Amino acid sequence: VLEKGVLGGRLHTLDMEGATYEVGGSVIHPLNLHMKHFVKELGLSVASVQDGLAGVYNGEEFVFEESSWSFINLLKLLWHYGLNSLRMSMWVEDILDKFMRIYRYQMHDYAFSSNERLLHALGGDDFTRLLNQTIDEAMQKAGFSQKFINEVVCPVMRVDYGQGVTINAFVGAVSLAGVQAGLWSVKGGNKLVCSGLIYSSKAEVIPGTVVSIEPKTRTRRGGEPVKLYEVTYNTSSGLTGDTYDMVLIAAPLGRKLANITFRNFDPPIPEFPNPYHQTVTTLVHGRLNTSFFGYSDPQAFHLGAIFTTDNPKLFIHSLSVVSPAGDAATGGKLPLQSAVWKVFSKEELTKEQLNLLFSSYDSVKVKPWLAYPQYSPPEKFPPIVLHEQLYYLNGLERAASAMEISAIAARNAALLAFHRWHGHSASVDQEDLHEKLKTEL
Ligand SMILES: Cc1cc2nc3c(=O)[nH]c(=O)nc-3n(C[C@H](O)[C@H](O)[C@H](O)COP(=O)(O)OP(=O)(O)OC[C@H]3O[C@@H](n4cnc5c(N)ncnc54)[C@H](O)[C@@H]3O)c2cc1C
Ligand SMILES: CC(C)=CCC/C(C)=C/CC/C(C)=C/CSC[C@H](N)C(=O)O
Repeated sequence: VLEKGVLGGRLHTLDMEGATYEVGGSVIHPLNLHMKHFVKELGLSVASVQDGLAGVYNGEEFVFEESSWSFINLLKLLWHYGLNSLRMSMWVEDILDKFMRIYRYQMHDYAFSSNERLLHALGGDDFTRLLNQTIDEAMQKAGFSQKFINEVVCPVMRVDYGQGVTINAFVGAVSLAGVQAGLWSVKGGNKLVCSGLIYSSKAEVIPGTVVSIEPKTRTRRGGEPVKLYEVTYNTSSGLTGDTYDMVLIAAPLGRKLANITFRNFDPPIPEFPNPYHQTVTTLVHGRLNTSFFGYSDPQAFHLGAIFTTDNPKLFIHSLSVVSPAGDAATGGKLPLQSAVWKVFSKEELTKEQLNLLFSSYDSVKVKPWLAYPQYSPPEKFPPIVLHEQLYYLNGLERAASAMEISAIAARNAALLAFHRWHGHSASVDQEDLHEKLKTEL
C-alpha cells in the first residue's frame, strides 16, 4: 500500500481543547454492513451520533426549528409540509432496499466490471434514472412540494455534500439516508478502521506519492514473457519504483487529486473529467453569536445544528455542536456555553465572518478538502478496469461518496481482480442476479 499522506485519507481527526474531533467522514448509517463488519472484526468500539436540535436558516430567519418533543415535531412537520416528510422516508427506504442487494451479491462473490453494471444490478433502470436527473427533478416528479424540497431536502444536501438540489438523485437519496436515525461513528476516530484493516491484512505500507504507472514486459527464467506494472513513487529519499502483477488505484484520479501519469499504455488511458468539490471544515471552540441568527436573547436559543437553504448571501453551509470522536453526544445540550462547533463552508472563513458567527472564541482549526465529486447529472462513470490488471475504485463516488461506497467499490474490485486472474467469468457481470439469488437461497 502506497500512501502519500496519513492513513485514513478523508477520514481524519483534529485535536481541540484536549479532545479529538472528526473533520472528514464522520457519520455511518446503521445499514452500512461493511463498515459494521469491519469494526466488529477489528474489535473497535462505536458510539451513536446524536445531534442537537436542528433548525433551518434561510439567511433572514429560521423556516423550521426542531423541538425537543417528538410529538410537537411531528405536528410541526405536518403543519409546514403536509405528508411530504413521511413520504420522503418511504422514498428513501425504497432506494435503500435496492441498494442493500449489493451485500447478497458480494457475499456470493459476484463482481461487476463497470460501475454502470454494478448500479444497474442493484436498482435496474430506476437507479439509472436517479443518476441521470437532479434530486430536485426526481422529487418533483415523485410529487414532493417545492417548499419541502427547498426547506428540508436542500439544507440536507448542503450539509452533506456542500451542493444544492442540482446533485444527482442517487447521491441525494444517500444524503437523506445520512440524516436518518441510528447513525454511529467509531470511538477514537473512523480512521481507525483504515489503519486496523491495513495492519490486520499484514500489508506493507510504503510512505510515498505515486507519480506514474507504466506497463512492462519482462522475461522469466524459462523464457516466457510476463506482464507487469512499473509504479514510480516519490519518497522522502527521492524517486523510486517497484513492479507489480496487479495494481488497484484507491484514490480519486485527476490532476488536482491523485495526479498519476499513465505512461506508454496502448491504447492510452484517457483522462476522465473528475472535478471535486471544495468543502472547508472549521472547528471553533467558542460562543455562538445568536443575534446573527435573529436571536437577540441567547437564553432563548436552543439549537445545536443550523442547516441552511440555498441563499447566495450565506457564507456557510451548516454549523453544529460536535462531541469528541466517538463520545456520547452532548450536541445541543450546551450550545450556548463554550462548545466546539463544526462549520462547513465552501471557502475558508475570514476573521470578519468568524466574528459574525461567534461572540467569542479561543481556538479555531481549519481543514480544507477536495471532498467529494462536483455532482452534475447525467453522471458519467470512469471505468473500473483501466488495463488488463489495473483497477480503479473511486469512480463509484460519482454515484455517491460515502465510506460504505468506498468499501463496496473496494470489495468489488478485489473480487473482480481475483475472478479475472483465475478466468472465473461466470462470477462477473451476471444478469438478473437479484432473481437468480432469490431462488438459490
Ligand atoms: C468533510 C467530509 C465529510 C464527510 N462526511 C462523511 C460522512 O459523514 N459519512 C460518510 O460515509 N462519508 C463522508 N464523507 C465521504 C468519505 O469520507 C469518503 O467518501 C471516503 O472516506 C473516501 O475514502 P477512499 O478511501 O475512497 O478515499 P480517500 O479517503 O481519499 O483515500 C485515498 C488515499 O489515497 C492517498 N493518495 C492519493 N493520491 C495518492 C498518490 N498519488 N500516491 C499515494 N497515495 C495517494 C490519499 O492520501 C488518501 O489517503 C465525507 C467526506 C468529507 C471530505
Ligand atoms: C451509502 C449509504 C446507503 C448510506 C450512507 C449515508 C451517509 C452516512 C451519508 C453521509 C454522507 C456525507 C458526505 C455526510 C457529510 S456531513 C456528516 C455530518 N452531518 C457532519 O456534520 O459531519
